[in-house]
Amino acid sequence: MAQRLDLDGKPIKAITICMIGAGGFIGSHLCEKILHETPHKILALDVYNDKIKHLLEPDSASGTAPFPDRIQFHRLNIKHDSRLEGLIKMSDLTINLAAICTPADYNTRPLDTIYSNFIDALPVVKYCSENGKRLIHFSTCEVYGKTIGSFLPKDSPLRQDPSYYVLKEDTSPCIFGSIEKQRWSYACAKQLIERLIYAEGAENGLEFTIVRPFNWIGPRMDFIPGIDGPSEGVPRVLACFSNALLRREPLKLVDGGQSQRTFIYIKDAIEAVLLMIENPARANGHIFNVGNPNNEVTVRQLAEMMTEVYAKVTGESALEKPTIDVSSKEFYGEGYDDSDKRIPDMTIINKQLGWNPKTSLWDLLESTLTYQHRTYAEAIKKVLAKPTSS
Ligand SMILES: NC(=O)c1ccc[n+]([C@@H]2O[C@H](COP(=O)([O-])OP(=O)(O)OC[C@H]3O[C@@H](n4cnc5c(N)ncnc54)[C@H](O)[C@@H]3O)[C@@H](O)[C@H]2O)c1
Ligand SMILES: O=c1ccn([C@@H]2O[C@H](COP(=O)(O)OP(=O)(O)O[C@H]3OC[C@](O)(CO)[C@H]3O)[C@@H](O)[C@H]2O)c(=O)[nH]1
Repeated sequence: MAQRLDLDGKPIKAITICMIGAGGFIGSHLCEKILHETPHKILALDVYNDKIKHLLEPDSASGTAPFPDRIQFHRLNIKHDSRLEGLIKMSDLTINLAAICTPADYNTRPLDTIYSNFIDALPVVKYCSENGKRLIHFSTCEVYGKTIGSFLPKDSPLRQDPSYYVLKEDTSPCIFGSIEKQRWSYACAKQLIERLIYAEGAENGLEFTIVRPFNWIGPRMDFIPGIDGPSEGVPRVLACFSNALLRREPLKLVDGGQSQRTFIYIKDAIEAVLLMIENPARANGHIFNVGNPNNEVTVRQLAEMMTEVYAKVTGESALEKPTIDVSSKEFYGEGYDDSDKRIPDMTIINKQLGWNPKTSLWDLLESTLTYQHRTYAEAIKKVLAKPTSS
């Protein structure tokens, strides 16, 4: 492999990375990227490893594991495992991805959500700080909550002014709903761990980077209920809509599908994370939005686009009634609330790392839905063909 240079032209040394939550959606893509394009080693920690099995196990043709000396999987739960500190000590950098991060859990399992996103992350921060190890911590765009603009009258012209809705790391406030809106349990826990990490940096010199992902989507995200996840489970919107398309059921639009999101292709976002890993002098001490401001849609528009793309990649006709409206209470239960709009400001990441997203929403949906169809269509057909017990 040719010598890799950082953004300042200096050679990049091979490091060992302790990746917590490596078996999840983002972790699996980050492991692939690091193993294929860098010399770094990974200590991959997670409770599950299904999404990274292809990187760990011998392939049938050669009989050897693809990266035998570069990735080591440790099946552990960071809530209660004494191996955690030792693994952090063995590494140059820790990346913490572990979290409960599906909105259906925030208001229905608020305690688990708060413990997972705050309490369980505490020892990771402490071990990094005490042992002088660098930390890249995954937070969320949800720490911004609602936009200032959402509190303006519906017909106010100020709603069109970007200063009322574009989300900036160093100036936008974090606006959550009341305590009984338990949706915000996740955002609030993420905000507090960000503040703790920031304080460890300020008071104890912890070298940290905080990542705020803005709806990263792509292959291997979440699960398809009843196929590789619980039948009653509610994943994030990409998997909910994919599941409906695969089953030829209408896509459910929560509260009219009026909320807006910007979606970014996972492969674009992973490029940004690799730049953070390999450019510590430019990334340390920063909080980075990572999103694609050009890919904004309402959830209704997302449903329409996914329906169109799915018909194109499968050759199947679209349903006559492709969407149905459901109330958030019916879909998520009591205590749900929503972010109205999420457009990331890209000034800081652009200045520090020179990074920009590339892939349009149409293109990313085309490759992702091709993957979903190839991976799940047969399994769904079998499930649907089984007679249901009455
Ligand atoms: N995907 C996104 O768009 C997005 C957006 C905002 C924030 N994030 C943040 O990025 C991180 C990763 O998200 P993701 O989409 O890959 O989610 P994911 O659920 O696919 O991955 C999280 C992984 O962490 C593991 N994990 C959870 N608790 C653990 C524990 N106690 N011990 C060991 N492993 C544990 C899970 O098994 C899972 O494999 C999360 O912190 C999430 O809050 C993601
Ligand atoms: O079947 C469905 C599912 C969802 N919706 C609506 O879509 C919007 C987006 O929902 P989702 O992708 O599940 O999650 P959020 O964007 O609200 O939150 C995530 O953002 C980042 C992260 O931190 C981690 O991924 C997480 O909290 C939303 O408006 C749903 O109501 C739908 O209409 N139909």
